[in-house]
Amino acid sequence: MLKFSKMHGLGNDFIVIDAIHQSVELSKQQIQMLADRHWGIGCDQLLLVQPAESAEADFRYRIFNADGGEVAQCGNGARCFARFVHDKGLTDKTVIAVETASGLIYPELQSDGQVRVDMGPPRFEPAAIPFVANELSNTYMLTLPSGPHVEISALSMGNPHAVVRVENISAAPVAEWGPQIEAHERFPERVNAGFMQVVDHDHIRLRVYERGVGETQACGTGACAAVVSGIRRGLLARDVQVALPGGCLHISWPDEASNVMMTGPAQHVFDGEIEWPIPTQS
Ligand SMILES: N[C@H](CCC[C@H](N)C(=O)O)C(=O)O
Repeated sequence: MLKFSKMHGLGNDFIVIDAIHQSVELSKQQIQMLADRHWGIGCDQLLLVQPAESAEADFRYRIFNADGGEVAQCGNGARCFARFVHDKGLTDKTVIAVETASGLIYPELQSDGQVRVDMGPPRFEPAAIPFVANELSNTYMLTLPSGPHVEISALSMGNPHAVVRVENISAAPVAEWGPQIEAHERFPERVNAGFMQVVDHDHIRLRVYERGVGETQACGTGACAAVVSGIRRGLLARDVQVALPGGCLHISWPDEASNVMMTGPAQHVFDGEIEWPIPTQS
């Protein structure tokens, strides 16, 4: 049997597995099955808790999208990761050094139950995103297969993000444009597509069509990317409330040389066991 916890950050939901005390080898198909909301447990992402590989970290954090693809960063997941390792007694620290494929992050469990995460610096160089562009710019024009020419910001928060500004988030073409942006040929590793409405200089509304998942209730790295892109476009202050379908995150980017700070909730839903290895569909 395989033990797991079901958790979420503002409705962006996760299967969290202690791979320190359990031997867990997951194929892409098995991850797809576990993530499936009919054949398995159901989640947006599956998170593995592993021993750290470097002396400066407490744990290693691996992230898999529902399509089975491994990715390098997940903001909502980082908050749930910290809540999990603390509440399961794997650490008594409240500031935890976590290795990810895109570098170290530092979730902090706060006394009010919120979790604050230093998400590291944004990256803008096209090659670091990766994004195909002739020059570095705050915005780019993207031609979608269905015809529209869309203005985007492109950046990395350890994972790739494209951010589109819209006037009305409720009417944003997330279902129509999201998949086209996600799979656009100029993003060789695909991309998370954010749709941002600027409500005020310190308040945005955001919906994200996530790479490897589809539209989610919330996206932590997407919130970081949207705020950073809004600041660089001269639209936002340095501390911003981000209203997502699942609730609100606080994002802060003190200056161009700083890391991005994200604060929000992390919710445990239930613990479970599943037959293992999971029978794969024949
Ligand atoms: N779909 C993302 C990974 C999860 C990001 C999101 N759940 C977050 O909270 O940051 C990607 O493929 O890069």
